[in-house]
Amino acid sequence: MNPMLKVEGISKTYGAFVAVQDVSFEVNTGELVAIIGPNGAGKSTCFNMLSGQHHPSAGRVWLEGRDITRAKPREIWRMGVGRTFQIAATYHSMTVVENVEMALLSRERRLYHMWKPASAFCRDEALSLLDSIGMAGQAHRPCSELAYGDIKRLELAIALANRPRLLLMDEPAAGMGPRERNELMALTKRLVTERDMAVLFTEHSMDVVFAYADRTVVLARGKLIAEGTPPQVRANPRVQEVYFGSGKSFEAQGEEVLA
Ligand SMILES: Nc1ncnc2c1ncn2[C@@H]1O[C@H](COP(=O)(O)OP(=O)(O)OP(=O)(O)O)[C@@H](O)[C@H]1O
Repeated sequence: MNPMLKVEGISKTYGAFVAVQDVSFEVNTGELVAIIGPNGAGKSTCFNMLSGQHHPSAGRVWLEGRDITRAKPREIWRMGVGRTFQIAATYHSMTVVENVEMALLSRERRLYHMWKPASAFCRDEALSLLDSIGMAGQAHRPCSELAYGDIKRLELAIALANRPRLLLMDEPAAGMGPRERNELMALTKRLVTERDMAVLFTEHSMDVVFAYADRTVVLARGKLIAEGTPPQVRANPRVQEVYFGSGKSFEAQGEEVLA
């Protein structure tokens, strides 16, 4: 069976500068995989190559056996790759349920290439999606009133509306307190199993990585230097060197920070 995502020797050069060099890894259905590395390691550049914002200078990217290396962002989205960003993008003047309805409509247009009458059609599904992330009780509140953790949960629901096979999450826990980020990551882990999908996320918080990632890919200066379960990666001398070399702590417990 094909892996959900297969990254095969991708590189990205900007002029003479090599931002990512010959990186290969795979992500399988049901997995939550973290990409970590110090600042400038190439995490965002990798993400941008997976979602079509940038094309690799070399190498290939496969989604369930289909070559998406040169596909445009919208084509990749249509094929089932969703993405959430560090800065949540919701419509503040609309209610929670209306935000999800917008996302569902966008998916319907993708499927049927035609306009379908809006709200009534999507409301039930929107409410059911909100229920699955524990936000049904807030459905009719304007987004402007939500706490930050709830906005991030809503953003997850919006990304799920397209029924992604693979969800790319850019520092999902950034800016959150310990309780909120644990809730968000536990929810994400549950959704990966329930919806038979996969998540690839970048993260600076080692607490989050150790608690929730099934596997971790470590980049440093554009190269993949280690891959494995969080304990394997943590014990890896090259990883230790990169983090201690940067003068940052590398602790499994307490208030972390890797880069
Ligand atoms: N468009 C660009 N042109 C030139 N250099 C770039 C461009 N985009 C990224 N880079 C360089 O590529 C390297 C990798 O950057 P990238 O943003 O992928 O790292 P990162 O691991 O995501 O870092 P951070 O944790 O700080 O977000 C950096 O040295 C960056 O300056």
